[in-house]
Order: sequence, then structure tokens, then C-alpha cells
Amino acid sequence: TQSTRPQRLLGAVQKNATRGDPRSVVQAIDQFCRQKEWAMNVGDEKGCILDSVVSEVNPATVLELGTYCGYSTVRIASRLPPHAKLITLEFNPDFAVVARQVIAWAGVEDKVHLVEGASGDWIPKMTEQFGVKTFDLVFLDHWKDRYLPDTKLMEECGLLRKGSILLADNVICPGTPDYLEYVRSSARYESQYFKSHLEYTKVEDGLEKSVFLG
Ligand SMILES: CNc1ncnc2c1ncn2[C@@H]1O[C@H](/C=C/CNC(=O)c2cc(-c3ccc(F)cc3)cc(O)c2O)[C@@H](O)[C@H]1O
Ligand SMILES: [Mg+2]
Repeated sequence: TQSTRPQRLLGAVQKNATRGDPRSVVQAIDQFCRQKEWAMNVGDEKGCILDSVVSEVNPATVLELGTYCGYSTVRIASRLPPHAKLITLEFNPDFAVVARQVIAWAGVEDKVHLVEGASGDWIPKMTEQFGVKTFDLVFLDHWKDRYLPDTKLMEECGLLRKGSILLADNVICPGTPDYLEYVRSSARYESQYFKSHLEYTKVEDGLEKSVFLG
């Protein structure tokens, strides 16, 4: 039977990356996406911005919405301090299966908790299920029309504290207009746009970094 793109991406990781070396896993995926098949990973250019935000925040608790193949999961996890925790939500079981193997190949599984399920169902359960009170950093990279409702849900569930950072992918392409309008106009956020390009292309895209002011 035909393989899927995520399965072929995983094959490229297992063929070209060194077990336990997150950088080689990231490099293998970027090479696969540039030379073989485009895939919707945050990519190397926006990935460097993600890296710098993670290093600056030095988070103890991170939530990622939309794991896909685990590319950004590996980038974030490899930069976390000891004992820090990254919870990543993915509701497509086929993608979750691939992501678990990519995360394991990179050797960062001890820092990552991949939860198979929908953000709308799991955000309200974060505290009771994982003992997380608030998130220091949230990376939004799932369905673009869910960024705003899920951000409001995180606010309502008390998962954001003064200083929590939201980092959102694709605010230009494919675009998240309602989310962008909200974080840029709300008095409860201080927002900043990091101009970049859509992964593996010359098309404009960028990340929006928003600090929750409480
Ligand atoms: C709604 N709640 C949810 N809870 C848990 N997981 C969820 C989810 N929504 C979506 N997901 C998962 O996140 C992932 C979805 C990501 C959606 N991303 C995009 O559509 C996207 C799309 C592009 C893109 C840009 C230009 C173009 F021509 C074609 C595509 C680029 C990106 O960087 C993207 O992130 C999948 O793995 C999906 O199963
Ligand atoms: Mg994206």
C-alpha cells in the first residue's frame, strides 16, 4: 500500500539522522522538505526564531498545539532546561504515530508528553491531568481558525499567567486574521511580529510573539 508523506519524512529521518542527535533530525527533515517533498513544518528559517524565543523564555512548561510530524517538538524540546516539560497535542493518530518515532529518534522523549486528542478537549484538562498550573510558553501551529478560540479557552482555564508567551506560526500564510487582530488590539497582550518566510519557500510569512499581561 502507498506510504504517506509523514511516513516518507520519518523514513528520511531514520535513514539520514543520527539517533539521539536532535540537530541531525531537524536537518534531515529540512533536507527532505527542500529536496523531496514540501511539508508544513515550521522549517529552518522560522525555526531559528522559534529557537531564540525558547532560549530567551527558558520555559519550565510548554504547550504545543499541533504536533504534526514532531519537527518543532524536537526543536523546542532540545532547548529546554532539565526537568522542563513540553506537552504537545495532536488529534490525527497517523501523524501522532510518526511524531512519536521522530521524537524518539531525536532522543528527547523524556521532555515530551505527546497527547493524542483535540486541543478543545484537552486544554480544560491540563491542570487535573498533568498538574500544570500555567504555561510559560505556548506554540500555536494547528488549524489556523482555532488559534483564537483556543487562546480564549486557555485564558478562561487560567493557563496563562502574567508574562506567559504565545508564539504563533503562519500569521501571514495561510494567515490567522482574527487571532492577529485579537492579540494586537487587546490590552491584555503585548504583541510583536517576526517577519520571515513560509517554510522552504520565498513567500512571506511570520511568527507573532504575544506576551500575556494578566
Ligand atoms: C483543533 N484542535 C486540534 N487539536 C489537536 N491537533 C490538531 C488540531 N487542529 C489541527 N491539529 C493537528 O495540527 C496539524 C495541523 C496544522 C495546520 N497547519 C497548516 O495548515 C499549515 C499550512 C501551511 C501552508 C501554507 C501554504 C500553503 F500553500 C499550504 C499550506 C503552512 C503551515 O506552517 C501550517 O502550519 C495537524 O497535524 C493536525 O492533525
Ligand atoms: Mg505552521
